[in-house]
Amino acid sequence: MTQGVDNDNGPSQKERPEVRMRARDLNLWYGNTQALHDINLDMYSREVTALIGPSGCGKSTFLRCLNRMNDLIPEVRLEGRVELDGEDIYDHSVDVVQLRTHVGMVFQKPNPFPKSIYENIAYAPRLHGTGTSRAELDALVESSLKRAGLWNEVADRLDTPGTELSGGQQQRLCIARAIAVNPEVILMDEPASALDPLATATVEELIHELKDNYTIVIVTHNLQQAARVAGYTAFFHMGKIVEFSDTDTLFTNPTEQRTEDYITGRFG
Ligand SMILES: Nc1ncnc2c1ncn2[C@@H]1O[C@H](COP(=O)(O)OP(=O)(O)OP(=O)(O)O)[C@@H](O)[C@H]1O
Repeated sequence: MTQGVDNDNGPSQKERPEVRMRARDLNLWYGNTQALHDINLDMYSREVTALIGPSGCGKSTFLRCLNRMNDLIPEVRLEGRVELDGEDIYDHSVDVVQLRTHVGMVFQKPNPFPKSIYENIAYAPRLHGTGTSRAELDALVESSLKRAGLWNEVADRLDTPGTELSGGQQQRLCIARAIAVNPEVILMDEPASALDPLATATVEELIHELKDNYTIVIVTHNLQQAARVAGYTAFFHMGKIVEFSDTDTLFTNPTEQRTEDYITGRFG
């Protein structure tokens, strides 16, 4: 079940899960410096895919390609395709704001809006017209907070500022905010690295539960975390994918020497 960089073996046809997002021959430059080289990666529906690799190898750059966050960085140039359900998200007809409702993002540092817990959830659905009446919004706030495992902790204080929650609660609030617009894919850039071990465990459990309904792509420095939460793992090195396979195979029986060196702590 291992996919090297130059082939497309992947999981066998019989057990191949449904592909939700796909990168094809993706290259990216910051000015004259190439940060991604010929990236080919399938990201499966209802699975967690972890992106691992040493600092500066291009994990976050690749993650940002998946909902066009790199568009915001000057001097970025990109070649190749990124598909969501077979459609190229870089096609000129794509509405980027709309795209980001399909492909949501959770960042390393929890970044709730400086608004109430309720408004953190209700803001985007109201903006996109998916919840208009107060009753609809109330129901959406409740279901999103429940899915993010936060409802029981905040149900009686929805009017307090999101920024007054603990770090772990803030991160779950940000996950609830991402869920509220009903995305198919959730991107997570080291979502637990700013959290203490207990809050990290709660967020990891949540990721595990969310996988039943979403496609999740997570950047993590924490190899144990990748092993715990991800069904599939891609190892990046120097802007390339060295190896991609199901997580068990990648950690126990990697094909590439560089993967083995990294997971056994010989570099990175
Ligand atoms: N905004 C930017 N402008 C110019 N170069 C950038 C920018 N962001 C990242 N880079 C460069 O692109 C390369 C990949 O960086 P990236 O942040 O994607 O790596 P990473 O694997 O996520 O690293 P880390 O694990 O340290 O977060 C690095 O050489 C980095 O210096």
